[in-house]
Amino acid sequence: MLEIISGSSVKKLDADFIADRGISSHRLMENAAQAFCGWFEKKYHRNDKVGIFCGHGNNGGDGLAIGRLLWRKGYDIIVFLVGDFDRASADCRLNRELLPDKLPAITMNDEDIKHMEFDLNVVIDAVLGIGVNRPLEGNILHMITKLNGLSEVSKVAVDIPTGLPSDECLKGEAFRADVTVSFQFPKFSLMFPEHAAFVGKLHVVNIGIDRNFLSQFSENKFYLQKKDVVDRHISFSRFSHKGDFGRVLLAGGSYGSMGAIKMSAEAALRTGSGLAACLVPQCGVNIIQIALPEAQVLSAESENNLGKSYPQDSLKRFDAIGVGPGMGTNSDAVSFLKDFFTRYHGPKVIDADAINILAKEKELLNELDENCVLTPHLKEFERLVGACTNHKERLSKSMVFSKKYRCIVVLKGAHTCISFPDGRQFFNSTGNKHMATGGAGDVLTGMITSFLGQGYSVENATLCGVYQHGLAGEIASVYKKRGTIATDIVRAIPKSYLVLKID
Ligand SMILES: NC(=O)C1=CN([C@@H]2O[C@H](COP(=O)(O)OP(=O)(O)OC[C@H]3O[C@@H](n4cnc5c(N)ncnc54)[C@H](OP(=O)(O)O)[C@@H]3O)[C@@H](O)[C@H]2O)[C@@H](O)CC1
Ligand SMILES: Nc1ncnc2c1ncn2[C@@H]1O[C@H](COP(=O)(O)OP(=O)(O)O)[C@@H](O)[C@H]1O
Ligand SMILES: [K+]
Repeated sequence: MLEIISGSSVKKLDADFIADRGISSHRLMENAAQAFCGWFEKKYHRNDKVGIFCGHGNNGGDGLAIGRLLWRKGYDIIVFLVGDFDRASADCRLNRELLPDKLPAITMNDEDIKHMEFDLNVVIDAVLGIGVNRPLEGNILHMITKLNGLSEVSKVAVDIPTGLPSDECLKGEAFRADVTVSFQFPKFSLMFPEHAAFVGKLHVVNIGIDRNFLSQFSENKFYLQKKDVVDRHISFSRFSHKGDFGRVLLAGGSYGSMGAIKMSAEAALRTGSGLAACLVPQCGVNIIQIALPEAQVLSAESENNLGKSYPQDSLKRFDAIGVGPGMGTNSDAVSFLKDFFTRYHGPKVIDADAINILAKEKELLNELDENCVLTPHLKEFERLVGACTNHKERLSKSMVFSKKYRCIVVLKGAHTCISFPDGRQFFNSTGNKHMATGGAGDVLTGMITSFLGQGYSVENATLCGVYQHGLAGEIASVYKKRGTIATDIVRAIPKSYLVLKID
């Protein structure tokens, strides 16, 4: 598992790694530059005009080494020196000396920054990395503002965009990258939605610091990747029957919001549930039967919302239950949820309006336990715990919430964060902006519920569900882009199994 380590620990990590392996800090920087170039060569053509903007710290040192390596490979490179090179770090100085004489390197003073016109296709930002310790000002600020204003230029940040603190929210300006290529592990602040416009796409390259070494610096934060989920899947035998794949119930829906529960149930079936049933108010019975013939339908007695009277005894038939999508929050829905919690103690996913009800009826929080997975989006989460000033606060409150109520909290969004009661937090690496579409969350509820029903542990069901939901979203949006809708994500679930090579 890939650890996310705070910027403040990285200096010690580097020093310890160098000492432990008996390599020089220059070698580690060379590894980083080579890893960056390996990625860069796959993306950019040698005809592109590439400007590399280098500061005087080790991030600048990376930039200088990248310039040398790309130049040797035939790229059209200009290096721009931005910063106080009299105070350059040792490795930055060494890499400056190693620049070939023929590679143009221009020292940028304030006048140059104001007046120079750049004729570039690609800008590589290696001005500042994780050593930033105050908001940008002076000529670095002017340089970054100017680079941000360039249009039709591809912008790539080395390790982290200049100006972004690695563990905190940004104050002031920062480089606005189209892609950030981060070394070894993503920096914590790259996970914050406030920083989306600065980070762009995120790519992590390996610079040779092995996992075992990183784990000594563990802060219980992990970046969830394919290799972390594949082994968590249960494999079923040739003789498996539908009972082995679990029976799940999706409870919710209300007049005008029946599609939510239909999408959850369909997602559960596509994820592999042997049987999926929907518990809906009367108005939903025909809708679900027609829209999803594979699902069974149970009806509450009430017409438009789930209420107190429903086939209570049937709950025990199910291996897992997802509750909340499209459910509404009126008094009937509240009494349903109260009754549901007293009757069903098996694994469950609590989503959408079920979360909104928990936010209003705080005594229900005491019903949560280690069998519960809560899947709030940012607004639902804040309804639950109160307004937060930034994402860092949300992340810390979701950890506190998970510990206090012993449940798993899935804080949804880009880089969905999964908090476990033991203090671990996983940040998802799959998914994209095209998943920001009505119903995408209902699909996730169906997927996690399905894995719970198939007998996965609550931890594995959640990690596999979140990762694979994002993967299905990526697959669904390859050609559909902005036109992607939630049912496209459902339809992409089978293909996500192919990508994971799980049958
Ligand atoms: N394992 C890894 O991850 C590896 C990491 N590596 C690389 O090292 C990078 C970190 O390097 P780093 O520590 O030298 O910091 P970096 O950001 O280059 O410069 C800091 C300098 O800037 C200054 N300064 C600070 N704020 C400022 C401001 N607002 N405006 C102006 N100046 C400001 C500050 O000095 P000050 O002015 O405070 O005295 C300091 O001198 C990392 O991101 C990665 O790219 C790889 O090479 C190898 C493996
Ligand atoms: N920009 C994004 N990048 C990655 N995943 C996203 C992004 N936007 C939304 N998602 C995912 O899509 C889902 C949206 O869920 P939610 O907000 O509950 O939608 P709804 O309430 O319409 O069902 C979440 O799983 C979230 O992680
Ligand atoms: K940078």
